[in-house]
Amino acid sequence: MLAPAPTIHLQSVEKVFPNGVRGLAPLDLAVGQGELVSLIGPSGCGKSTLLKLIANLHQPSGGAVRWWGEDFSAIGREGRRLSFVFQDPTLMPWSNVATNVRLPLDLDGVPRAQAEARIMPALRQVGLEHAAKRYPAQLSGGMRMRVSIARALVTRPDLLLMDEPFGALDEFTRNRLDEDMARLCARDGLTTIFVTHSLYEAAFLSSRVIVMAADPGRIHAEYVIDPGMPRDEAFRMSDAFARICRDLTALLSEVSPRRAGEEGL
Ligand SMILES: Nc1ncnc2c1ncn2[C@@H]1O[C@H](COP(=O)(O)OP(=O)(O)OP(=O)(O)O)[C@@H](O)[C@H]1O
Repeated sequence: MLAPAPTIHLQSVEKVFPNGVRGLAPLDLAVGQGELVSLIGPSGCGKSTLLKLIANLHQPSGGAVRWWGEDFSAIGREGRRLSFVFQDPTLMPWSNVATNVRLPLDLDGVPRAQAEARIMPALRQVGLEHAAKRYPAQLSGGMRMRVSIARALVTRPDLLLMDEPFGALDEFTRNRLDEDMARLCARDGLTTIFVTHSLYEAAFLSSRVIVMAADPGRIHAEYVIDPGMPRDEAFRMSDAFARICRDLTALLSEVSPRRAGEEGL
């Protein structure tokens, strides 16, 4: 029997922008069902460009992206849904939490009763069922990000793309959200690709970390982490976590711009 196609498969994908900037050199990457893959690397190494290619928000200049072994027209079919979470939660300030979460279902033309029935389960997944009637201005930054995640989950995605979603949050809130994300992804087997500037966040969340280098953007190394490790506070304090962080620090130092000849401050 043939092995199932990876959820995402990039084959010799490169990106040259219209102004001639080479965002990504040709690279290959396959992400399998249920993986939580983080992209880390110095500023400008092409993390967001890679994520946008996977989201079909950018078109490759060369090579091909396949979603579940097919082209982008497969997206939206049963078992092939994709959701994007950005750093800015971009909530509608004039609508309450429930209406904000319902938005993608409204845009998809899901009948109102059916859509309403999916709001509370999505809010429950992010621990916000008590806040359905509140307005964005009445929420903390962490709560607004949880609403944004609930809005991504309400479509029941098969692939979640997250671009530095917790980068603007304080460390305590970020750690809590990381723990929730890890639990959610493990429980639902949700395939996730996660861009972060924090190696600690990548170490905590991921089953695989892709370390990227700049000029031009490319994959420098891949680091696999046992997905079976419980991602909780105890893991954060463990020797295993410290070792993973040390290894990732070493890999990042190999691609640090100063190593490549840049002057410090
Ligand atoms: N629309 C665009 N037009 C031209 N160049 C672009 C465009 N978008 C990105 N780039 C360039 O492509 C390269 C990769 O950018 P990208 O934003 O993907 O990097 P990044 O790793 O996500 O950076 P950061 O960590 O700072 O967010 C950079 O040199 C950037 O200046």
